[in-house]
Amino acid sequence: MPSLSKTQIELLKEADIESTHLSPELIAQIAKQASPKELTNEQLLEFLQVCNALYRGGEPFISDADYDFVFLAELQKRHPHHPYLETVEPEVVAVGKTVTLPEPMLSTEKTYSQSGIEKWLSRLEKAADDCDVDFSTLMIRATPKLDGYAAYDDGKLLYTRGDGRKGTDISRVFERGLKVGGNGKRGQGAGEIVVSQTYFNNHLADYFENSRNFQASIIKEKDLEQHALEAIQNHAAVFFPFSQLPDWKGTAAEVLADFDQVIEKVYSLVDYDVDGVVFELVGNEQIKKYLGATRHHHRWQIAYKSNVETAEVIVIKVTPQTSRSGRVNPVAELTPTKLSGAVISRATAHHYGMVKELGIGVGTLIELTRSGLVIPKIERVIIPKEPQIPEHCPSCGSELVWDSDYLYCLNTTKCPAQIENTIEHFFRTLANVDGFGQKTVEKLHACGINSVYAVYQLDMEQLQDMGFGDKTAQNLMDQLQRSRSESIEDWRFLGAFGIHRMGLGNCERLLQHHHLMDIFKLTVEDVINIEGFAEKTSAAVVECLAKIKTDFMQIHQLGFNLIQTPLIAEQQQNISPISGKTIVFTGAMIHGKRDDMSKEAKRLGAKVGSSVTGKTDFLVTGSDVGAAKIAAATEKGVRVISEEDYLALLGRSE
Ligand SMILES: NC(=O)c1ccc[n+]([C@@H]2O[C@H](COP(=O)([O-])OP(=O)(O)OC[C@H]3O[C@@H](n4cnc5c(N)ncnc54)[C@H](O)[C@@H]3O)[C@@H](O)[C@H]2O)c1
Ligand SMILES: [Zn+2]
Repeated sequence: MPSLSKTQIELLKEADIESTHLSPELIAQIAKQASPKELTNEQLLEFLQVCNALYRGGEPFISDADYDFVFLAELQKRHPHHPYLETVEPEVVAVGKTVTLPEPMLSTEKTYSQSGIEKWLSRLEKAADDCDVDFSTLMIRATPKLDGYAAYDDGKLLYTRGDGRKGTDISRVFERGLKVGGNGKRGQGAGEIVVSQTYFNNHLADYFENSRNFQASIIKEKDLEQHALEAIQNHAAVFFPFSQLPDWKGTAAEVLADFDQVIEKVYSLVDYDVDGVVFELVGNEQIKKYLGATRHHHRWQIAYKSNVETAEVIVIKVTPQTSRSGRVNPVAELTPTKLSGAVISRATAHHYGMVKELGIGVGTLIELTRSGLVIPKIERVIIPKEPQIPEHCPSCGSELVWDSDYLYCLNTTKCPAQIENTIEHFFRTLANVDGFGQKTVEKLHACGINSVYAVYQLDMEQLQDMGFGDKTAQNLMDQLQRSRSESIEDWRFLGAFGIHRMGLGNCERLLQHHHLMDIFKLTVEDVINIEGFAEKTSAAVVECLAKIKTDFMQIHQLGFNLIQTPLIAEQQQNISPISGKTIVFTGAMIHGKRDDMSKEAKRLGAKVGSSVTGKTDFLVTGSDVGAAKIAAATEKGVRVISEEDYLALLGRSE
């Protein structure tokens, strides 16, 4: 792997990635080893940002597979809800005016399997049911997923996707003669700047490394390269609005009936680079609105990417692993095999029922697939062998028992694996601290620490006695402190306890209906009444809440800085007085950290600015604010209020 080229270093400067702590040498080294495990969270994030900037600039430094399957996957593993995963990866910063997009341009949800599409369709079906619409009549549109440069045309300006909310005005490309694909009309919203494959191969391949490289060059401010200009004049490069794309349409049943053919057909509809198929619900605005969007994608749309790789691999052995719930999962150790950009040496089988039924053991030949951000999967067994089934828990030695397809260790209070995984899960879900990874937790447990609460009781001296170095011990103490002082959503806190059937989504849903401190009083009926909780889940939730109540209260009393989820019922009654307003905080606040106040204001629907402009509604002043600052704000017509006034406005005065 060569080190960064001169253009790549230029690109990083252009993309304003000057804050990076990674030197070009280090970047090259990380890319070469493709092993993110050693990176700190900060380095991992910076490396992703660097790769993204280079990719958007047309000079990718690592393959998409390495980006998706190695580095992004690592971030997802460490912090499943990291903001980087929940927003649109920013495009290369084009020179031009930054402008707010007429409507947010989101990325797409991605799946690499037919079953991913099936799951998406059943979510649509549920939404249709909820809206009293006959699902079988709904139409699904499939279009080629263009691998170009995303942009938005509102008829007057052309914007880059930017960070999905603010883009850059690149209308100059129309002044240079770029045409619109399809019906040729301006103002048709989102689309991509693309170039004909045939034309690229015949006329441009000698001058540009790839089409992405070429597309990025079109939007650059500097004078267009002669060949790029010709491509535009020959209408080989165009801006293609997605609404204008040739498509395939059918019902959900039709999508699934002939899935492979639909994919193949849609891929061949255009002569542009295509890296998947986008499926979307069309013709029913009510359901689309009902489904809505995350910060990252619309729920009524999904992209199917088919760069799945498969390999035939021999199983060396099947290793049992006890999870925090006591379920014992089979992990197949494999002869190391390169797949989708990474060397794979293990894969999980679904459960021991599958191991038994399919015959997975020493020497079994399996077909392995690796796709998207997901971990490698055993697709099928080609040559079965004697299955390897454990009788005792690998961690504590207790006898295992079957419950339908699963094997369980029932030694919940003493099994080291269950205890360690529970502690690890807690800190991983809080997602605001580092340091409590597997190794540390193992060591703590070996020294007698057997609960999250016990971790919080630790002091410096104990840690040092356990053999942690001064620096590590201090860091662990700091991290524990930080986990309590940094603000965190109450649903995330609840999720950290790992209640059966209570993923983060369900935790949030539950707390939208009941305050955190009230949930232990809920009956099964109360939970069933919440949309999205079926009978079985509700019963399990109530049962598990009762089980964790004592632990929960004990830990909660340590004093975490929880952000309360607003109750839907209350929200409907009173719209927040600052909703839609722009607020700037200045000076030192008495009642909380400024950062926490900003978070709260945003949650109540306000925009938080960093400096006063003509659009600011309120300047909230803490102590030590200069008179000149206040006068300047007043002059702009901004209402200047004290911290006390502000809290009173929110109805929270003391
Ligand atoms: N190699 C690298 O270093 C590197 C770095 C960063 C990102 N990447 C790649 O980029 C991906 C993320 O980029 P992304 O967020 O732009 O996602 P994406 O490009 O995979 O897909 C989302 C976009 O597809 C576009 N699109 C194209 N055809 C469409 C159609 N027919 N209908 C609707 N939308 C359509 C839209 O603009 C949408 O925003 C990563 O998963 C990775 O594969 C690679
Ligand atoms: Zn056990």
